[in-house]
Amino acid sequence: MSLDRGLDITVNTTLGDFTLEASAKLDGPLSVLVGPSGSGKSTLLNVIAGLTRPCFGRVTFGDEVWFDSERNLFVRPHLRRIGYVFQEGRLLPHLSVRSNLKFSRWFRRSTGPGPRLEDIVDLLDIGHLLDRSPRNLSGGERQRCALARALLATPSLLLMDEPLAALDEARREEVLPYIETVRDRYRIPIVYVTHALEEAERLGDEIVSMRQGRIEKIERRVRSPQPNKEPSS
Ligand SMILES: Nc1ncnc2c1ncn2[C@@H]1O[C@H](COP(=O)(O)OP(=O)(O)OP(=O)(O)O)[C@@H](O)[C@H]1O
Repeated sequence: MSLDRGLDITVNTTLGDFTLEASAKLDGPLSVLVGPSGSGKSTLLNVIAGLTRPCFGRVTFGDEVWFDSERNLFVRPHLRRIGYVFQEGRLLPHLSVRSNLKFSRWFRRSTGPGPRLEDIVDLLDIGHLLDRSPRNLSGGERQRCALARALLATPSLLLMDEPLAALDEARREEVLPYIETVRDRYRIPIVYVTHALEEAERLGDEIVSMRQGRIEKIERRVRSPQPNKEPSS
């Protein structure tokens, strides 16, 4: 199953000694970027997000052109309607979880109604965490709240940069089913960066292997339906 909103990327950019020269069509719904440290995964994610402006090339998402060097066209990050989940969650520490979630809705760019706060809270089982400070959450709880915050901004595309890398095995196992539920229930394309091959194989509809700033191969996968994979907390 592929989405009608795919990413089409042909870019060349240099950061210091590093050159990213990447060309790919990502149809998802969940595309995983894998590769050794320094291969350019986060740089490619930043190019998609508009946080790095490439020297040359073109980036499109569905029928939207986000970057075209020939036309000197560059859509700024906040206009791309992208949700971002980072390794550390990056919730605002001086606000409660509830305020973090409400704050995120304020930045919505979609004209439609968007998901209801209660539905996202239920989906990610974070109702009991709403009045807490992000400082008092476990790593897994923090990432579930960060995912909720990203979804509430009604993104067209979700970028996840090593969201489980800072968690131990048990916490990773706690969060993975929620990511699977979001992948399967919300038809938002996701580009997901990880070092962990088993995570890539469990989550990915396509696995994009990077090495030295290039995309070596894209492997499309057919995921077999897994019984009892709803989150269990
Ligand atoms: N702003 C910058 N200036 C100079 N070099 C940079 C800049 N940003 C990234 N790099 C270099 O680009 C290369 C690719 O970095 P990137 O973070 O994209 O790799 P990665 O595959 O995500 O690595 P990791 O898995 O360790 O996070 C690295 O050598 C990095 O040092």
